[in-house]
Amino acid sequence: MATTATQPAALILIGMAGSGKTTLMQRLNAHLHSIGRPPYTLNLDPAVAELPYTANIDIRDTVNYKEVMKQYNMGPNGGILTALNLFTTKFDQVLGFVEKRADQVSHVLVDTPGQIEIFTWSASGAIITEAIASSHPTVVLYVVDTPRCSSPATFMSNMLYACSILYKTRLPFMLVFNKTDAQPHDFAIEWMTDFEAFQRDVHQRDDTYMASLTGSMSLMLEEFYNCLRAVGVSAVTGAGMDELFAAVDECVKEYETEYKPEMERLMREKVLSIESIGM
Ligand SMILES: Nc1nc2c(ncn2[C@@H]2O[C@H](COP(=O)(O)OP(=O)(O)OP(=O)(O)O)[C@@H](O)[C@H]2O)c(=O)[nH]1
Repeated sequence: MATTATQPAALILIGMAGSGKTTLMQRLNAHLHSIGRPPYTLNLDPAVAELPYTANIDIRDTVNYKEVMKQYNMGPNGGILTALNLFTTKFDQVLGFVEKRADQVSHVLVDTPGQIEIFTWSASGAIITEAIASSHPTVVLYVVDTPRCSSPATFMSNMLYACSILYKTRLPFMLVFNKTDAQPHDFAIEWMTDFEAFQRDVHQRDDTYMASLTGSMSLMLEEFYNCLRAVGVSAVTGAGMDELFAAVDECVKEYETEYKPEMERLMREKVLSIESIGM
């Protein structure tokens, strides 16, 4: 299973609100326990009402986002972002706890806030992601609500979002089409691999400016699709878990051969430039 000699692989679950991140966390956790490879679980969503799994580290134990809202006179999104910012100041301690258990766990599973932009476009989200990726083979699992993506325009906007996260983090990345019990994800794979099939479906359903915009943007995404892994799962039934972990293993190899050498090169450059300033 996917670990380096010393460190367990970290899986960061990111996705639109309601895509099924928390349910998938529960499923991944249950699956790994069932094969005798328990993971370490982190919940970074301060606003989740109930967790269907036991988190080893839960942001809600450190900060109460409703109190933050009151104290700083903020709305819910401001409260969640500030709670995440406050938690980030202690993230070195969190990594310390993970390190202590590193030899006993197979993976580190990370659940992120429902409001996707709070994690993906905040300084805190970037700091947390980079801190994890500097010490663990790290993979982004972009969770997609498959039934809600069956219209080409919705599919396209979700893929553009995924693409922006891939290029921002540069981490090994996989699309996880969730809820395949409600709708199989074959249409999505066809749209990603057959440009003409996507164009046909765009124009069959809609012939407005939106359709031509969607069609043109799909051209841009061809390269993105080519370098991506995509799996279909159901967090509810557990279908697709073996494919998901096989893809995670591939991503871990990519981390070792591409992300890590580049990260180390950048760190060496930084050290050199600091040393040259000091001289
Ligand atoms: N049919 C089906 N429903 C699912 C599946 N996974 C999640 N759901 C449902 O989708 C809804 C949202 O699931 P959550 O796990 O709360 O999604 P989330 O992405 O964590 O939600 P936020 O934290 O609000 O962003 C719930 O009603 C789940 O029961 C699945 O595989 N199949």
